[in-house]
Amino acid sequence: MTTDSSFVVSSPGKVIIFGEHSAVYAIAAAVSLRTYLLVSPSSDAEDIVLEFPDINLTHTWKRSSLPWEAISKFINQDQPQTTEELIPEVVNELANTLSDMKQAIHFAAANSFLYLYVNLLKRDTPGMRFTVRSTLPIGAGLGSSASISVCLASAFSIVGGHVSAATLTKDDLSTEGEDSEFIDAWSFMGEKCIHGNPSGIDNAVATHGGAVMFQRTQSSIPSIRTNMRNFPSLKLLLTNTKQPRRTSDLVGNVSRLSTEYPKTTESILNAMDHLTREGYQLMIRPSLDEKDKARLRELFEINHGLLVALGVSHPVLEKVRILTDELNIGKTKLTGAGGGGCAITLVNDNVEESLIKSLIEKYSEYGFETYETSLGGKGAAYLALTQQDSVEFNSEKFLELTEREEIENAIGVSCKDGWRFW
Ligand SMILES: Nc1ncnc2c1ncn2[C@@H]1O[C@H](COP(=O)(O)OP(=O)(O)OP(=O)(O)O)[C@@H](O)[C@H]1O
Ligand SMILES: C[C@@](O)(CCO)CC(=O)[O-]
Ligand SMILES: [Mg+2]
Repeated sequence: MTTDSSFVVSSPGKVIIFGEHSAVYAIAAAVSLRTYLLVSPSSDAEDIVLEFPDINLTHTWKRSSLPWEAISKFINQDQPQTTEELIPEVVNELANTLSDMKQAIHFAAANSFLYLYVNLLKRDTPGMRFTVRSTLPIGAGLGSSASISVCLASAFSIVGGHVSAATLTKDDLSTEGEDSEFIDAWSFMGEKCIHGNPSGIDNAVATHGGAVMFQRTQSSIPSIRTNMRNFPSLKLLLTNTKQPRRTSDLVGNVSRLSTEYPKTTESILNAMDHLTREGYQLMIRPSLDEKDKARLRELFEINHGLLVALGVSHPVLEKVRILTDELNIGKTKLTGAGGGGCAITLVNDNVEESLIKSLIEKYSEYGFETYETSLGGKGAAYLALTQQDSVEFNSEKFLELTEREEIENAIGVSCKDGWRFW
């Protein structure tokens, strides 16, 4: 890959259906909201330019200012190897170049960027411009951190020559080859930079797309992913409370509970594993009748209750749950790490559209937003830009787009031909 050509990579967010914070099992599906990363030449080949307007962060590093010498003995630049934990020496060296990132969300994103950059690219790689736009809400439970990590890992892997540009069309079934495993593994390292101790489910879905039953194993053994090809088409309402929170804080709090009340916390996590497996057994049926859906709704209710017990709900999430209960619209659980962000409601059969409309009106009184999204779509994707495309679609134009529709119409995976998948 030459560094004077431009390209875009993209990856979806996810919704966890069952088992967030789980010790072992969780089920998640890709959503149609996605992150897009445009890689274009930098005006000065010395400059590595990061543009993350979703979090108001722009930064330029001189290539020579990165601590290549100091980290060289800790990493293998010819054949990058992921590690169980982030390499502390590399993290420490990079922290020096991040000292002007005062906000935690800036530090997390830039740290993930640099950690992947120095592992996957070399000192002599000409500087480029990396411009990210997401149609996902950031820090709201829909896997924005994994989605950006997959974009960065796949872009750096292409430029570094570690993977080939994707070739599958949207109608091909994914082959889940070495390249997508490489991207998945490195995006997991990016997730670790953003939230410490991730399970890997978010980056797995953001890389491979579709829907999975995910089984976390002991850290040295790879997790087990079971694709759910017949993922049922469920009527789900996705509501963003807009209450900000950080996954790292919530995950940290659950691990504190595990230390302070080991048996109690373990029992809650075990219960969550059992219910996730019960949900899985229901969801893999060839078709779901009303009774099955009623059971899934009950499992939503139990799952949310267990998450409340783990201390990861929030009064605004309870408001969403209470409103859907009061109007008898369906059963609601938080999704993602909780503490704010999004909730999903599994809607009862035969609910009148007018009732849903009145719920959404009520939501807007509280400042909540609902999303329309389909589940189980494609994972990581690649779009080569021709010379002509690059003139029509450069980073300035990318940065000017404001609404989700504008981004999707200009570049969207489901709107523009030419996208390829791994
Ligand atoms: N488009 C983006 N641009 C820049 N940084 C981003 C972007 N998307 C995610 N991030 C980084 O990821 C962080 C949010 O990750 P976090 O794990 O807290 O939430 P989430 O991934 O949206 O939700 P969840 O982990 O519960 O699914 C942001 O603070 C930022 O550091
Ligand atoms: C809270 C959590 O279960 C999901 C965050 O989307 C953490 C993880 O599995 O990485
Ligand atoms: Mg996250």
